[in-house]
Amino acid sequence: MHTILILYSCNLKLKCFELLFVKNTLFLKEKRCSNRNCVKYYTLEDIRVHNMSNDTWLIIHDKVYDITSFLEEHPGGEEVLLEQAGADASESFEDVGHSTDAREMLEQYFIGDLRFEKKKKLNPYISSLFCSSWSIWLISAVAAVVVGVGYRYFIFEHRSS
Ligand code: HEM
Repeated sequence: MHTILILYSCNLKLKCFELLFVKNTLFLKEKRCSNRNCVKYYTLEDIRVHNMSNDTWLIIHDKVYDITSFLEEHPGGEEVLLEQAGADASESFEDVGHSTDAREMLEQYFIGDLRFEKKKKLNPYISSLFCSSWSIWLISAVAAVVVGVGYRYFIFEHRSS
């Protein structure tokens, strides 16, 4: 019984850390800066509109590239690139089996990282409920009482029948 409660409490704490981690690392970031270099984050919406031959962006492995100036130089032709313009081209890029040289070329067109968006908004009440330590203990205590009473009731019923 005690073990179940500990596991339950740990699970709640993990959920809490998970929520905080996701909130702080993946979502809502505009820029990531180190040594004066800032990396911009773009949403799928931002990227989608850059789908023309005079303005071509691609996503490859969660990184965003502005390949407008590369279209005419691409050994595989510009058509294949334009088909992927404004979208995630990771799969097609890998399907071709590009060389190491091709992968290194990517760097010069890098403009930022893909910004992960919240699939649905977390209810702030629920997230604050699960993320405050006193509520974790309160929920655990109530659960312990309910399970304890239920267990005693079950044993009592079992003995009397
Ligand atoms: C900005 C991203 C890209 C770069 C820097 C790039 C670079 C290159 C390079 C350097 C080559 C010559 C072969 C090699 O070294 O691997 C090549 C070939 C090719 N690429 Fe790309 N590529 C990019 C994106 C794509 C995408 C998204 C597609 C697919 C839709 C694609 C399709 C091809 C094809 C079909 C060839 C010809 C392969 C062959 O003739 O064997 N490339 N690319």
